[in-house]
Amino acid sequence: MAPLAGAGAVLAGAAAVALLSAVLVLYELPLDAVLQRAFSLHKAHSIKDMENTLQLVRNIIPPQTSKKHKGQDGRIGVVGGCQEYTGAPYFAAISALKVGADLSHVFCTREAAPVVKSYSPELIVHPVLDSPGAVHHVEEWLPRLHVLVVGPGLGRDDTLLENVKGILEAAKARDIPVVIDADGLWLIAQHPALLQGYRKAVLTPNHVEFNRLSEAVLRDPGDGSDREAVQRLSQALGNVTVVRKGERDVISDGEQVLECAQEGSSRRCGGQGDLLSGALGVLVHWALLAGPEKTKGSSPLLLAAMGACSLTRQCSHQAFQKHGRSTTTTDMIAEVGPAFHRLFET
Ligand SMILES: NC(=O)C1=CN([C@@H]2O[C@H](COP(=O)(O)OP(=O)(O)OC[C@H]3O[C@@H](n4cnc5c(N)ncnc54)[C@H](OP(=O)(O)O)[C@@H]3O)[C@@H](O)[C@H]2O)[C@@H](O)CC1
Ligand SMILES: Nc1ncnc2c1ncn2[C@@H]1O[C@H](COP(=O)(O)OP(=O)(O)OP(=O)(O)O)[C@@H](O)[C@H]1O
Ligand SMILES: [Mg+2]
Repeated sequence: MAPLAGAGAVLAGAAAVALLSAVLVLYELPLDAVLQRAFSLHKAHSIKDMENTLQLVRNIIPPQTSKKHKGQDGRIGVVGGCQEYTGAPYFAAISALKVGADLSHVFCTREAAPVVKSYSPELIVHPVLDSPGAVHHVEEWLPRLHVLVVGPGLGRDDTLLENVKGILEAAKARDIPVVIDADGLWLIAQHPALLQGYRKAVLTPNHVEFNRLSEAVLRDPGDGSDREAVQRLSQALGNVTVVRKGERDVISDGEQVLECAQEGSSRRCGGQGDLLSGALGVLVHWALLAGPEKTKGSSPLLLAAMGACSLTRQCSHQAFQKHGRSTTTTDMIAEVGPAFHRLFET
């Protein structure tokens, strides 16, 4: 079936090109030139969009003054970390701090906690996620948190996922923004209703996670462009913001579609998505706090997403220039400060 469908697509494509060529011959235009112009126009357009959006991202960054107290620039909670995966919640939580949050909490399983703590004295670590009182414990902290990042290193244990369902319901009840990544997206693919219509949610799927979500949420994921696919998923989820990571990151709130093509690197080591989700947590808080004067009518979550994607890719680019093939996510985290300065403060 698949080869036949593939052959059909090739024939249809060839027929379309032949038809276009015939029309162009009539008007004496070379096909190559027309296609090249169409693609470079699209490229130039999206680069301009990206620059305009980055200008708005600069607007949402809170000024650093001596009048603020600890916590004002962001108290972020990361829900994730189990026996197998301790790096992912660490990467997300430390990235949030390095971007500029004041406090970063990790809610993980009992076994993961001492490991995550030992990576960094800067993180506040709660060994609660596999306990019967997990939801209650996190709920007690929610009034003191600005954003939850749910999923890095969570794993797929049923008991943990059940607890995370309760945590998500509690966050929604308090109107707390949530960034959902990794195994958090696995949970949403099983229970899309959990986030249906929650406008303070951002999903950050990679290629595989995006396909899984689309299969689960859309009866017919279709075969349109990446942009259409992301927009359709967002719409089907009730305008939840979706960030599809990849060679270019595609971002949509169901109404607008943006692309981030910031130069990154060809290094694909694990953990880069975790950096992105932690950075996004902080930027979501800042964007929602900034208000319409600063965001000039743009969706705060789209701005936050564009900021986090650009920053992650810039970190990757800078780290790769120094370390080449041996670049790891730890090297990228060391670049968060300089990359942020370069993108948003110069
Ligand atoms: N240091 C740590 O603690 C880290 C922990 N992490 C944590 O791991 C957990 C599982 O997360 P995950 O992303 O590994 O997902 P999962 O569904 O098992 O997919 C894996 C398979 O999917 C494929 N694949 C992936 N991307 C693709 C692409 N772009 N294009 C095409 N294929 C692609 C690829 O398949 P393959 O190439 O082997 O066929 C790959 O093997 C989660 O909790 C996460 O947070 C990570 O954050 C990393 C750092
Ligand atoms: N082919 C690519 N070319 C350039 N950048 C890419 C490419 N694929 C992903 N990225 C970038 O890498 C970062 C992480 O995306 P990726 O798809 O690796 O996430 P992930 O699989 O969730 O990562 P993690 O290993 O943390 O789970 C994003 O900033 C994304 O823009
Ligand atoms: Mg990931």
